Amino acid sequence: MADIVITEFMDEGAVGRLKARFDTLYDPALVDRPDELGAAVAGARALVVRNRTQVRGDLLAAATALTCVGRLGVGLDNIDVDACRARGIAVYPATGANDLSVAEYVMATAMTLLRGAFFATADVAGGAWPRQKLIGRELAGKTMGLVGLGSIAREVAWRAQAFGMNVVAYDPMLMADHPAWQFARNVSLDGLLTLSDVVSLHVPLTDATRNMIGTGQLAAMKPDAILINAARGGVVDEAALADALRGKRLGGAALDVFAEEPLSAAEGKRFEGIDNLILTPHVAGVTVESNVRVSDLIADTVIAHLEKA
Ligand SMILES: O=C(O)[C@H](O)COP(=O)(O)O
Repeated sequence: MADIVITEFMDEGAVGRLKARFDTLYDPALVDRPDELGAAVAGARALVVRNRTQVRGDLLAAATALTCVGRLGVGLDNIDVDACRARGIAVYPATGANDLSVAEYVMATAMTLLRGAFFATADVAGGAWPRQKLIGRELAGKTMGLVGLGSIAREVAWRAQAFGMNVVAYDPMLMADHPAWQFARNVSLDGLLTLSDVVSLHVPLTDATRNMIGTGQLAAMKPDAILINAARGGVVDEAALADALRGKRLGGAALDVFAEEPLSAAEGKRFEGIDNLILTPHVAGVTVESNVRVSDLIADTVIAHLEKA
């Protein structure tokens, strides 16, 4: 029986280091075989997951020897943290290791959507020359609104400033004298929605943030503003967003995360035919570089945890 079970993809170098020290089962497709997963974790002292493995209920009950969970990312909404705490199981997120990749995703989608010039490849190759149709907007002089001002949002903030943007943020969890406010002007959520040309979400999914951006909030945004969600599905009401985009009450959106993941074809239908929309499969935090950083951090942490046990 393996000491360490890894249920989703991880950098092979980091997996190799775990294998060199402990009996390790690395099966990146195990998450999709729940019956086998239950049996595999039975004797495991460490479990390593990304965001798809639900570390709760039956899985935790089956993992009777578990002492720690390594999370190859930062969101903990797929882990029953209270149940782990009650059993003395340590939960280790890869805090900070994918900040840069998410921040670059936000800047790239903000530029792409404001500029609006990058979706014409087929037309241009086909002999069309739609110059006037593709006159887009610049980041410079626009306002970036960050909902949540944690470490990822701060990486977005200084990049936005470097592009000449004004940065405002809403974060009721941060004291008014917190040093993070050097990166952004402290505003209310309503103020942020009204002021911003780009609204980017950087909050975890909790009872307080579920459907935080719905019909009313979308209506408060500028009609040509851009919404970026690389935080968690469920924070945005996807049906309301699709309606706002279709009704041209919003300038565009990038969604990397969805209430239901993977997004089913049935749920995805609501986005069909909408212009200026970028949908990606929860990859904002995953680049070649961040995968190595995240995997190394979790491998080191799990090794240290097991060696001191
Ligand atoms: O929480 C995170 O950091 C993101 O969801 C990316 O993490 P993952 O790729 O491990 O799911």
